[in-house]
Amino acid sequence: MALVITGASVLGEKTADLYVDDAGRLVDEPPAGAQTLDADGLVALPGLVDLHTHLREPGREDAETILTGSRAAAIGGYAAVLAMANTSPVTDTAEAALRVFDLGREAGLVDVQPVGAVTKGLAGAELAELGLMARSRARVRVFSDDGKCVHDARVMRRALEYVKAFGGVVSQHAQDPTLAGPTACCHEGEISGRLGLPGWPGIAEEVIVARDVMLARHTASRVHIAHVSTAGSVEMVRWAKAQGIGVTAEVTPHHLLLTTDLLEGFDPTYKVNPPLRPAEDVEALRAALLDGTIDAVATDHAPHARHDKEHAFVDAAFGMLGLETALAVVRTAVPDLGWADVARVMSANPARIAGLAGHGSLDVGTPAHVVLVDPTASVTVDRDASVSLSRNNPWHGRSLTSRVVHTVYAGRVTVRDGVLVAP
Ligand SMILES: NC(=O)N[C@@H](CC(=O)O)C(=O)O
Ligand SMILES: [Zn+2]
Ligand SMILES: [Zn+2]
Repeated sequence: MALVITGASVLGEKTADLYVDDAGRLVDEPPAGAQTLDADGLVALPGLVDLHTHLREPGREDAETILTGSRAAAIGGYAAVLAMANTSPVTDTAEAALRVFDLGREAGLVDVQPVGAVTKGLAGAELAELGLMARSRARVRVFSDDGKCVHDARVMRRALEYVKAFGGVVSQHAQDPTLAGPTACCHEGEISGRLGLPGWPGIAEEVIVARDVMLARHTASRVHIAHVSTAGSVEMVRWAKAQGIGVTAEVTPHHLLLTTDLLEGFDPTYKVNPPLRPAEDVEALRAALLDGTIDAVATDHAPHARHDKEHAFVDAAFGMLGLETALAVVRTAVPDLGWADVARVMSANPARIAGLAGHGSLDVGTPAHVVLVDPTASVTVDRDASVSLSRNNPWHGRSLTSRVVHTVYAGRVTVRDGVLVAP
């Protein structure tokens, strides 16, 4: 059904109606027999693209499924999500990638683009079927062992060489396991010392970022740094970009707003990988997002069942929800980021990094993926209002600026007035 979106300010600038034809594409003439979507006073942005989502299917459907995660994405204003490979079984074959891709199609709320594992079983030793995943119908372009670091430099080098053949990219979870081992559970510093929690120092991230930008230079390939969390990593990425090295980086909403002192209460909701850092790091991440050193905001939406999260801090699972709140958190954390910049870091850049065609712009002729945002709303987050299956929501009770009102995916309204339209 054709659609006219009326009255929105496009990228926060001039007000214009947006026209969508029967085929779900943006067109420049009002289509006949169109439905109307009232967007008076709202800001229109291209549908958001998340480079880093954990959907937990297959294997942990008690925490999230491709359908429930797609719902959370639509509510958050997303039109595409990249589904991380650390499922059970791992997405390390073309067959596994196709299963995720097809379940995403069935859910029909966002494009679910599988991320392929770099190594078989995320074990860090043998490369997975990168080429077969890339050439499959799922067209995998992003490869990651996320949750684990590709620690072996030789394996990382080979992966970077391999993905060049099809314009792929390796997304690295930068955590040197010899500097931040399996028990490391919060930022190493004054607070971890006082609370007696094993620390995860910033240097464990920075040495991998430094190594990998050099490997990207050596191989003339592309590396993407997942969830950058320290000022030192930012410095390294800035330097590498100035050298013309093929590096891109993402930051999560939570690393833009939350700091390590939240751990004083030992609440495992705030346990995440990489850990929440001190205010100086948060400041550096905001500045890097504003100046373009950091290319993208990615949620690292990491749903966990209660029985995995509700433990003593050291034993609880790492990760927090993010899809439904990402845009509002970014607006709240970095109010200087204009709407065109939000579109760049949450849609255009992630689409480009992931090689996702048809996403990232509001150009005529592209599929109509549009999010309509109330720029002035102030919303108090209620974790029980979430459509995710999990409740590990670090924003519960917080007030955030701006609200996703409607989401349009391929010309179809998936969220209207903040409420999911079936399925
Ligand atoms: N971010 C997290 O704390 N957890 C992620 C893994 C990851 O992104 O490293 C997860 O899969 O739960
Ligand atoms: Zn990770
Ligand atoms: Zn992750």
